[in-house]
Amino acid sequence: MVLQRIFRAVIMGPPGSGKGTVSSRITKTFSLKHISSGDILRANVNAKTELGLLMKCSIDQGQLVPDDVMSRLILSDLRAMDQSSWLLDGFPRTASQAEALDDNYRVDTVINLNVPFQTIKQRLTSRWTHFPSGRVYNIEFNPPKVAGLDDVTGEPLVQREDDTPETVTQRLKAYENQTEPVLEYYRSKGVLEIFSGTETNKIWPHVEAFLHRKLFSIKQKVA
Ligand SMILES: Nc1nc2c(ncn2[C@@H]2O[C@H](COP(=O)(O)OP(=O)(O)O)[C@@H](O)[C@H]2O)c(=O)[nH]1
Ligand SMILES: Nc1ncnc2c1ncn2[C@@H]1O[C@H](COP(=O)(O)OP(=O)(O)O)[C@@H](O)[C@H]1O
Repeated sequence: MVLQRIFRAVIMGPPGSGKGTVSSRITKTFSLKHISSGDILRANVNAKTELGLLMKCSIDQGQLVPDDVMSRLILSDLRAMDQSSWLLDGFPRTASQAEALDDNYRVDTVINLNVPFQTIKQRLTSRWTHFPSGRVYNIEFNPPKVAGLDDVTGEPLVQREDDTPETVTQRLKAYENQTEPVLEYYRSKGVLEIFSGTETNKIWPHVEAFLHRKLFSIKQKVA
């Protein structure tokens, strides 16, 4: 679907709730740019940039990186795409980040994937990632065509160092303490849409239908 005006969305949910998987379906169906805070951080860690080296320890321990670092990083990327519609994945993750975003952009909608923690723990230990693109696979759910290789580039897949059971527990704690309050922030602004379930394939049709309705109503208002 081609958009008539700039549309800005955020996708939220605990680690492993399917944000990356749903985001790639959204960007395939709608013309939105996908910005993933985790992919940006991992690219910095891999390239051993100063920022990457400083942040690696927090990421490996399942802790959030400092708000000011994260907000500056994402806002500077967003500034470079002022004329584009976008989908933010993994940011904001704290109330302070949500306020920093709000000071600069009006968010049209926030999609929250509400998936039980028990479901997530099993998924993350079998997640395989293609780092350069952020594409994710899962041994049971969406295995690559050739084991261990990315479908598009044929490059090797790796397991994230923070997808160990101990670090996943830490990340879920950080989510409960720091990110859940952001949902309330967006609920009070009237932009929060919650999608609950345990399977992405069942959640996705609802997200897709919601976005079609939302974008149609925006188009009507513009016309
Ligand atoms: N078993 C199963 N795995 C899924 C499902 N949806 C996504 N996954 C996998 O779960 C892992 C986490 O999904 P991802 O999109 O990376 O979640 P994110 O951390 O919220 O971005 C990945 O390995 C996905 O391939 C699902 O419905 N069932
Ligand atoms: N907005 C953010 N604020 C602080 N830290 C972040 C943010 N986004 C990502 N990170 C860091 O990167 C790690 C991986 O994030 P991400 O790839 O979004 O994974 P997931 O959603 O699976 O937890 C987080 O555990 C955290 O250390």
